Amino acid sequence: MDDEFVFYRELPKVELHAHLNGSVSFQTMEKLMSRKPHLNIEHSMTAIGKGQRRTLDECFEVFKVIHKLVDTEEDILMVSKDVIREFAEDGVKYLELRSTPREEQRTGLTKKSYIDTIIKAIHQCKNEGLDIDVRLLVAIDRRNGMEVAMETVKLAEEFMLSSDGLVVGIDLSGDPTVGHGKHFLPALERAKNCGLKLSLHLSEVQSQREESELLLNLPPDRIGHGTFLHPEMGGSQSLVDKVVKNRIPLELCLTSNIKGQTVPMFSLHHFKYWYQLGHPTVICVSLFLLNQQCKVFQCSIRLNPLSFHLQTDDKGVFCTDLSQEYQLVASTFGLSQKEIWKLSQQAIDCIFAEDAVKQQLKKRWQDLHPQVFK
Ligand SMILES: CNc1ncnc2c1ncn2[C@@H]1O[C@H](COP(=O)(O)O)[C@@H](O)[C@H]1O
Ligand SMILES: [Zn+2]
Repeated sequence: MDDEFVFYRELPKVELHAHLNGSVSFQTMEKLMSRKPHLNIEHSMTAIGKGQRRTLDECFEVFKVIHKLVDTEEDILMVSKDVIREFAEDGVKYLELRSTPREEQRTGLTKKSYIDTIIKAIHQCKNEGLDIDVRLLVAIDRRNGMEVAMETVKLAEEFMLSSDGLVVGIDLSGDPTVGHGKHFLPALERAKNCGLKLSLHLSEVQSQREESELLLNLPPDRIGHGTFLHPEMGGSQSLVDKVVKNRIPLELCLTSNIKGQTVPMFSLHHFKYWYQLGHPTVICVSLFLLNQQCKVFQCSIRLNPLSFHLQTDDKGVFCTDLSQEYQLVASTFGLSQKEIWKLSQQAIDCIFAEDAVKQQLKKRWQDLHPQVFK
């Protein structure tokens, strides 16, 4: 194994944007497919391989296929435990999973038992001694409308009170071209008022400017993607100002955006824009094109100490892991290992768990530093 590979694996990491059913690995898919051979589902229907891309619409079709494979408590337990184990093996020390509770009449699955089962998996992993702290965000799928959104928030509220700090927040996700965010405001406001944290997919596609303007007034505690917030991408300065004023962290998922074709190439990823808002530091940027050619050019980049963090989104569907995402950013934007360390450490301040957990994680990072930079 080369030193680079070892560095990124050993780098302690925080993962805050991981959709459970988008994070199912090839190996776990294999087990699910053998449980349900009659569905005739193949790997090409559940994952987007190296060098491949899909429209965002096609990505959402992929999730429908995966949902067919994961429709019993037994499936959810296995998937959750495998995903947690895989993140732990990848060096993730703190993980916030997110998932949309579903009910399946055929298998007797209810939304409550769906969440209960994920919580059971988190406990079992803890009892196995896995070195990872896992929390859960309950997701609202935009496609299901405002009434379901309100139900979801009420359910999350119950779990927040009964799960001993495991359920920490709400995610708003699903096909961004469906529905308008204004319909979800009452549910999101309720969530916020009862103490649930909010992570909202915002401006993932163009034409959501008005919606983002509205939802940023909540304000959310974190933003997923935010690809089209800034003026160069058809957003606006007023959107950027709101994000900066409220110091709202962005969760950035590079591979997801490239494979889902909302960003044409890594070098044009909005990572760069948000980086440019910080301290003045000129560094060298290398640009990876999708056909794996590599070009190098100079670019003025200023470090931003607070606003964004690298995440996987759907590590199974997009065939990536968090170590790869860090490595990708380092190679695309020319960041040193020290800067990468800082990036992973800064993510601790954006977690939704209580302050005591942040302090523990900061101590872990301190303790692990000599081992990673040996
Ligand atoms: C690619 N960008 C994305 N944008 C918006 N929502 C996404 C997403 N990727 C995943 N999801 C949301 O997560 C669900 C799958 O996991 P769960 O069944 O909830 O665990 C998808 O159905 C979608 O609602
Ligand atoms: Zn997402």
